[in-house]
Amino acid sequence: MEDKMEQMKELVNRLNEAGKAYYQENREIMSNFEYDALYDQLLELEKETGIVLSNSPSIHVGYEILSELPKVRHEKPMLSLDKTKEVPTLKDWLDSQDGLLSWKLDGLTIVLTYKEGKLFSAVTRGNGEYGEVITNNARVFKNIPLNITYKGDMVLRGEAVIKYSDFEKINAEIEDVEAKYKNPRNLCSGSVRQLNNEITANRKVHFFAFGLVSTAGDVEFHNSRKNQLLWLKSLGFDIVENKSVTEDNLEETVKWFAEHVAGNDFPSDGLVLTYDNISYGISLGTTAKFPRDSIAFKWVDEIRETTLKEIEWSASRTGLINPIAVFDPVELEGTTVSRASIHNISIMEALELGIGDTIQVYKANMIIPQIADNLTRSGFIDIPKVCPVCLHPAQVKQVNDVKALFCTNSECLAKKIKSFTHFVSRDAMNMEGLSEATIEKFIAKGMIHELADLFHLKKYKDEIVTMEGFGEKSYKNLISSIEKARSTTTAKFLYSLGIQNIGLSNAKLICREYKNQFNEIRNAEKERLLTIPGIGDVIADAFIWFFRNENNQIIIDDLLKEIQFEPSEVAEDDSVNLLEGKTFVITGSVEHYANRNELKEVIEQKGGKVTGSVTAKTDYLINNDNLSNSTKNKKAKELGIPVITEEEFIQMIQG
Ligand SMILES: NC(=O)c1ccc[n+]([C@@H]2O[C@H](COP(=O)([O-])OP(=O)(O)OC[C@H]3O[C@@H](n4cnc5c(N)ncnc54)[C@H](O)[C@@H]3O)[C@@H](O)[C@H]2O)c1
Ligand SMILES: [Zn+2]
Repeated sequence: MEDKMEQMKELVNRLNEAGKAYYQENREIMSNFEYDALYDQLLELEKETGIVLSNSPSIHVGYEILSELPKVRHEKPMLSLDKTKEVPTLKDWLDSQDGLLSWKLDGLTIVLTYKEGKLFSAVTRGNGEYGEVITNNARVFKNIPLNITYKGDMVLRGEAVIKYSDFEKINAEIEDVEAKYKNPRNLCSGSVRQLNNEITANRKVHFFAFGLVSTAGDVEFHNSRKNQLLWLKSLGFDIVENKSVTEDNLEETVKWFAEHVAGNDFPSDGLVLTYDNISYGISLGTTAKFPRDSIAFKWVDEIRETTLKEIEWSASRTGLINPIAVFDPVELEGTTVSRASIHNISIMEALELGIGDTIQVYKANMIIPQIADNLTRSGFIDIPKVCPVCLHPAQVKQVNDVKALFCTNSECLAKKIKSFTHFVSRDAMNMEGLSEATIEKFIAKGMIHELADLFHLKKYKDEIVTMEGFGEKSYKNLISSIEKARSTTTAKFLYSLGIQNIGLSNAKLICREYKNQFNEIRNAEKERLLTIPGIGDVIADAFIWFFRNENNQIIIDDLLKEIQFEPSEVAEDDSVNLLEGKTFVITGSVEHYANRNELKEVIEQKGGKVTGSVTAKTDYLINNDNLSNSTKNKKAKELGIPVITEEEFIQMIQG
């Protein structure tokens, strides 16, 4: 008995530690697979002993919430769901009732309240009693109606989720190993539970309603959950995909879902069965943790044993090199699988992997191949001493809890190709006609070494037009899109540099804080960076480190010679009266502004004055042609008034 108490205490501690990481920090310190196995062990012990420790996760929902978001108490407690993996249990549970079977979506549960036809609040489940208010974030979900035709008070529940396809793209942008998310659920939770709704907006969060909690009582649902969902749909909500079931067709309907899970772009970790009869369901009441009107069905993970053949090391743009397990092919959930990401070296070490080991593999949520366990644990993987791409030394670095491998060579080809590809991508400098393959060829032929070289590809015209897949026309298109890219915004430029964790939305936030003054941005100080929502210690340090790096400084200086920031953006910065008391005269044609008038407006917006002729009171003459012999130029020379080009003027106002 004492033994069992000790075991229970240990299990509770381990599960709570994992729950804390999972619910509070959107992190996983163990796989769901391991968590569920330990949880089942705990349930078993609780049943045997008849004792439930007061802090047992079996009687608590979620975890105590500790975030900067405001909290509110739920009108009705938000519970978890009892689970089974057995279809017969599901059938017994349904008995002769009509049921509704739907995907159990794997994201973040949200309660929405509407008042007078408008979205009034959005709150997370939290610890079931208190949730976090995330109304502003919900407003930028992809598919939530902000206004509905129903005007009474209404409360509904649903799941916020991120598609697998979006997850891949978004996670790829997050370069910091520690900040990377293992699955769409954690990414979704991290995207919704934070203070900055611009981040939420970029993370493409979708909401699917799965239950109506209350209305003003003036809508007739004929006591049916299905009717409630259809009504929500008619108001403009996307509802979770569901099917009506009875005990007769339950088994085949479960099968239908099982066959369709792989084609589902939205992550789900099972199914939910609910009684269609509303009053019957409510009459059953709840346990401390579960409502009795619904039950979750979890897939029995198909687990296969196989042999680990090798570890492949896959490099990425920031030099991070990740281990991938390659094993003898096995059939899993209907497809052949032979590779699974191990995420980082810490996980590899925890599994004590060695070549030839017998490992168990499964597909998390029936989709993502994972290693469940290593049965033989020989633990002798050589971590490469050199980068698999450039053969320069590779180095293991520890960031808090996570150990990962990095290439130390900033010239690493993989890094280079990726940094070019990123630089030219649509949200960055938007240069068309430069696929990854083309970039690789240009690098291999020595045409481009650093980013600024892209602006000098004209030099290689003869070579390029004869390259495979290129002709006169595509060459011309390429050059014209490169020329167009010379005019850009500060945020796009900052984003294009490929700094760790600086996606477009972070870049915009930083530019806003620094009023688009690139010179200030590159000399940013940590304290001020930390005042920007979404910028924490890790990001700020990486940011500052990036700009201190001498090599990066050269790259940036070279780029700044090639590009200009859009004048409109410069004009937007109305905070500083930078040109107060200064008088300008403009002559000759302008290139960066649409016309002289636009340039005049910018000067005036910044507190300066523009006059028509050069006098002793003139501070600057703006003229792109230094050798011009116009009367204005002559006069300026006579009076010793500086003649500056448009470019120099732009530099002046950009600080
Ligand atoms: N890896 C870890 O360290 C770790 C830690 C803690 C929890 N977990 C995972 O979380 C699970 C337990 O989490 P839980 O209790 O928060 O939630 P749960 O997995 O038991 O799911 C219940 C929730 O699903 C939601 N839901 C989704 N689709 C629904 C639908 N169609 N109809 C009704 N409800 C729907 C509801 O909001 C409900 O509260 C564990 O089984 C484990 O997999 C993992
Ligand atoms: Zn390398």
